[in-house]
Order: sequence, then structure tokens, then C-alpha cells
Amino acid sequence: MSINIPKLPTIRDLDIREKKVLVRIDINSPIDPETGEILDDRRISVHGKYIKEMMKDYNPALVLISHQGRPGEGDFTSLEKHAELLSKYTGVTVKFVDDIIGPKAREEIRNLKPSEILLLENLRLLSEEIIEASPEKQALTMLVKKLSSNVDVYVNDAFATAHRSQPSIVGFPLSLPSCIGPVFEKEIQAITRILNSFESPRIYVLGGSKVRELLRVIENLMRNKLADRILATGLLAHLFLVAKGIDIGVENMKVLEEKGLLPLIPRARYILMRGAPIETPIDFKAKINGEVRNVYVGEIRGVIKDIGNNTVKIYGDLLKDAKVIVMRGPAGVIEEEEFRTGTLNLLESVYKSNAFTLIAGGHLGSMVDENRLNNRIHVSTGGNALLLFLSGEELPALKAMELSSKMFLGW
Ligand SMILES: Nc1ncnc2c1ncn2[C@@H]1O[C@H](COP(=O)(O)OP(=O)(O)OP(=O)(O)O)[C@@H](O)[C@H]1O
Ligand SMILES: O=C(O)[C@H](O)COP(=O)(O)O
Repeated sequence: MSINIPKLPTIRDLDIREKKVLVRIDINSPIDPETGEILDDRRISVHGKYIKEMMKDYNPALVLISHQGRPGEGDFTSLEKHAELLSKYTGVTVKFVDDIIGPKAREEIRNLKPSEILLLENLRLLSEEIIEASPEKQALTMLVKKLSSNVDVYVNDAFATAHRSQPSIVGFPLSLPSCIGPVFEKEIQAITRILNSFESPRIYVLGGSKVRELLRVIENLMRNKLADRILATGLLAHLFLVAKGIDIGVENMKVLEEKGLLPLIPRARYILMRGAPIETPIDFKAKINGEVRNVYVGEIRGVIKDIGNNTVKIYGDLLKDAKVIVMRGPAGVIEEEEFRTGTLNLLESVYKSNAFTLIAGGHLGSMVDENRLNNRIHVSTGGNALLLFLSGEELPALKAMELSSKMFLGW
């Protein structure tokens, strides 16, 4: 079955040359709560690369907006450091203003000339930005009203926030001629290629800790017959082993309990009974008496922290023949160096394969060797947005963009 993805306007459909362009990006990054340092700047570097191209091709005056973290959490910080990194990746000095809709920000926007870039402060300092509502309601917020009257067009390049119905995502498209940006477009192209591919085998390697979300993805994959094999790793593997009736040991059951995952066992059983092509590991890495040991299913001891050597080999062999690969979430506790082997080896199989590959998720993305990438491999900037999309859910950003293209482009 193929999935219908709406045709969305891109910067080629809108006249942005020398215009004042408001661009919603997602440079939300992991932050060290103690020092405030940005721990991984992948999203910033990806946006930087495409902004640089946009400047070269269209010479606009760019006003960038983004969020960082959530109020009350350790990663809720200013975007000042992000501006420095954006300057590094774009090769243009990105001016930062510690204001969003006040007189200071509006003055800076009014004075901005083509070839200049301005970054406004963290959008989530505005309480309006946290509230989710319909595009029609969001178009009436102060954020949308105050900024719309100072720019010519709106570009949504924040694919990773496409699942939020917040004013900076769904309000502007109803107020200004709008389109998606290049990062968003690349993500849609990769997902379309994955979801509409009839080449097989199509193999999903699903791991990490967002097990609830992954079950939704698996249910959609089954509904639409999108996967030939699903190789479970990470905490998803724990859950499916238990659902298969396999004893994973008291300590690992406790891990599932602590993460609130035990209630998902019946749902996982139902997924298996309906014939989902889910493979589970045959061995794992665990720390026993201070030493890393390879333990086999049937005699699992210790806390499982990675997939084992034989599973790496078997999963690797399966990936060799794949035509399409989607890899999401790490295979083990990659925060501990000794438990990165499974993830790194699976990535090695991806680099060597000829399959079109989508790699998703912040933790997994941080393990990718940029020097080994090629145009067959797309490393997504999306986390939850991508998972929801793969689960078959409508993303508010796409809906708002469709409304906008009807209103302003007559599509
Ligand atoms: N066997 C395991 N036991 C416990 N935790 C695990 C195991 N395998 C992986 N994890 C944990 O999963 C977490 C990453 O999962 P997550 O689902 O957040 O992936 P991600 O790639 O960062 O995706 P996203 O960007 O959507 O957050 C890591 O913190 C890692 O320690
Ligand atoms: O990292 C993400 O998933 C996006 O930046 C969205 O962040 P949020 O979950 O805080 O809305």
C-alpha cells in the first residue's frame, strides 16, 4: 500500500528573492543543565548548511525563529549560543536579539537588509507558543500578528516540530504566503520514498526507549503492509521477548516496570498474534560482577544493556539484502561506551548496504559517522514528529501549509 502525502509549496513556488523572510527552524538541542553548553549541534549544522544555500540562491533578509527546551526544564535556555553556531555553519554573522515581539525585535527586523540574518530569542518564552490550538486561533495570537506585519513571507523549516499545533508552526501559514523550507522538504522526500517503496525487503530496526510510540509505528506498518521485517533492539526487544513468553530475568522486568512499560505487554502480544514480522535478539550484553558478558536468551543474567555478538551478526546479514532500511533509536545504552558496540555495528551494516536508509532519533543520530554518509542515507532531524508521521498521523504543520496554499497560492 502507498501513503498519500499532500503536495506542499516549497521555496521554488514562492518569490523569496531579496524579500524579508520569516523562517521557523528547529535548533532545539540537548543542553548540559549544569553549564548550559550545547551537547550536540547536529540540528544547528543541518539548518546552517541549508540557510547558507538559501542566502546564496535568493539573497533574502532572514528572520529566524526557534524554540529551545520547555519552560521549567533544564534545557530551557536562551538562543544566544545557537546564533554563534549558526554563524559558524552559515559563514554569515547571525545577529541575535534577546526579544521576540517587543519593540527591540521589531526594530531589528525593520532594519534588516538582504544578505543579513537575525535570530530572535527562544519562542517558548512567550506563553502563547506553548498552547496548542487550531491554525485559525493561532493566526490571531500576538506572535503571529506582530511578526507578520514586519515580514513578507513565512517558511516552515521546522520538520522536527511539525507535530505541534503551536502559533509559530500553524498560525503564520494563515497570515502570510507560506511554504516549507529545504530541511522540511528533504525529510518529506525521504519519508515518501520509504513509505511508498515497493522494493523489498524493507527492514525496520527499532530500538531506544520510546516503546509506546514504537508500538504505534509498528501498528501502522502492519496496517499498511510497509515492513517485511522489524528487528527489535533497545527496550522494545525486552518487551517483545516478554510478549513471546521468554524469561528475561527479574532485573530486566524491573527495568520495564520502572519505565512504566509492563502494561504494554498485552498490546505487544496482540501485535505478535496478528503476524507482525518482529525478530528479537538471541543474545545480549550485560554487566555481571563488574564485567561485560555476552548472555543468551534462555539463560539471561544481569541487566541487559546492548544486543549481543550473534544478534549483531544475524541482524547485519539481514540488512545486507535490504532495499529499504529505517533505523530508529539505539540498540543499547550508548551513554556507556562499552554498550555502544551493537549500535555501531548495525550502523556499519547500513554504511555497507545498498539500501535507501532513513536514520532517525537524536541518540542514534549522534552515533552516525558523518564521513560514511552518502546520498542513499538520510539522517532525519525529526524525533517525535517523524514517529507520529510513520504512525500514520496527520501532522498539524502539513495541514496548515495545505490551508495556506489554498488561501495564498490558489492551489
Ligand atoms: N537495553 C536498554 N536498556 C535501557 N535503556 C536503553 C536500552 N537500549 C537503549 N536504551 C536507551 O534509549 C535511549 C534513547 O532512546 P530514544 O527512544 O530517546 O532514542 P532517540 O534516538 O534519542 O530518539 P529521539 O530523538 O526521538 O529522542 C538512550 O538513553 C538509551 O540509553
Ligand atoms: O526535539 C523535538 O522533538 C522537537 O524540537 C519538539 O520539541 P517538543 O517535544 O518540546 O515540542
